[in-house]
Order: sequence, then structure tokens, then C-alpha cells
Amino acid sequence: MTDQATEPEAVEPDIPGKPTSASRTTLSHIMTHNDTNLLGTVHGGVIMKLVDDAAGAVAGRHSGGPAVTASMDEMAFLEPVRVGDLVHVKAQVNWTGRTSMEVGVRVLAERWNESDPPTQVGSAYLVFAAVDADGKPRQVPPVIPETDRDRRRYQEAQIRRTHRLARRRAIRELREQRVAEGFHD
Ligand SMILES: CC(=O)SCCNC(=O)CCNC(=O)[C@H](O)C(C)(C)COP(=O)(O)OP(=O)(O)OC[C@H]1O[C@@H](n2cnc3c(N)ncnc32)[C@H](O)[C@@H]1OP(=O)(O)O
Repeated sequence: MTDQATEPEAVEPDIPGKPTSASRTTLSHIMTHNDTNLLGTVHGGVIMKLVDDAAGAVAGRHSGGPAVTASMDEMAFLEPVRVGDLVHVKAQVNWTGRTSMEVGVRVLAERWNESDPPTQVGSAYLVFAAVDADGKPRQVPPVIPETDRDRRRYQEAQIRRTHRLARRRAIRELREQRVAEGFHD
């Protein structure tokens, strides 16, 4: 029989950190008539797919293997995107936990054939979990913020992480309480 009291605690190996710039990625795409909604502007879902693609590439590069989207929050659409816009989706790892990473994404658009500077049309924060071949979470290298902006984004991501966990816990507790009170909704 195993003696639980004296069994040494499993210690995970330290994984060397990786700088933010090692996985920062930009995905660029020209919008066509296939991308429009009924109003004639680009469908938000098209933008969200590009955001998920760019963030997934960053999460895979940072973690050195497969990573899945666990959540996407604060997706903001700031300006409409039009057919003929060249859209740039810029993504980087803002923060890392044990097996998860927050990826911050900025979406910029410019006319494909003009030289005006691009304008920001959207932003989002996604959490990716690195997974092994069985789809189970695996450890990720800690991200090493390199610039003042990276360090600010790291701190802001920690605030969002705290709020996500608190919100999930509060909702779980409310549901458990309602079940205990006899509600089955
Ligand atoms: C790129 C793509 O298109 S992938 C396709 C879409 N995505 C998917 O199919 C993913 C489906 N979901 C899953 O496989 C699982 O729920 C997983 C892998 C995300 C999480 O698995 P779980 O068994 O819940 O693992 P666990 O609770 O340990 O969570 C793993 C990490 O993810 C974080 N996490 C899990 N769910 C969430 C969530 N909803 N929001 C934020 N973070 C989350 C956890 O906090 C943990 O982070 P940490 O280790 O840094 O503290």
C-alpha cells in the first residue's frame, strides 16, 4: 500500500521562459465579397475567425505544440471593415499560467491599394490551453515580457485572469446553492 503521507509531492520540471517577441505574429488578409454580412460590411464572424487563427498560431508557437481555444472575451468591434480592406491581425502572448496563455489581439485595417496608415478596428483577449496528444493540458513556458508595453499588458492580463476566475467561481456557487434549495433550472 502506498503511504500517502510520505510520498514525495510531484514536482514539475522548470521550463525555460520565452520572450514575447519569439511568438508574436501578424496575419494579413484582403476582405472580399465572400466576407460580407447583409449590410455589405465584413461579417464579425469572419473577423473572429481571423482573430482565433492568429491567436492560435501564437499560442502554438509559444507553447511549442498544440493549443486549443478555451475562451474568447472582450471581442470589440471598433469600426466597420469593408470589402477591399487589407486587415492585419496582430497577436502576442500577454500572460502565461501553468497550462494556459492569454493572447491579446489587435485588428487593424487599411485600404488595400492606398498608403494611408491603418486604423484599429477591433481587439480581443483569448485564453488558450496547451494540450498533449490526449487533449490534456500540459505545462507552458513562462512568457518573458520585454518592453514596458509588454509588462503593462502582462499586468492587465493578470487582472482579467483574476476576474475570470472570480466570475466562474461565483456562478458555480450560485448554481450549487440553487440546486441545494431545490431548483432544477
Ligand atoms: C484553435 C481551435 O480552434 S481549438 C477548438 C476550440 N476549442 C476546443 O475545442 C477546446 C475544448 N476544451 C477543452 O479541451 C478543455 O476544456 C480545456 C483543454 C480548454 C481545459 O481542460 P480542463 O480539463 O478544464 O483543464 P483545466 O481546468 O486544468 O484548465 C487548463 C487551463 O486552462 C484554463 N481554462 C480552462 N477553461 C478556461 C476558460 N473557460 N477561461 C479561461 N481559462 C480557462 C485553466 O485556468 C487552466 O489554466 P492554468 O493551468 O494556467 O491555471
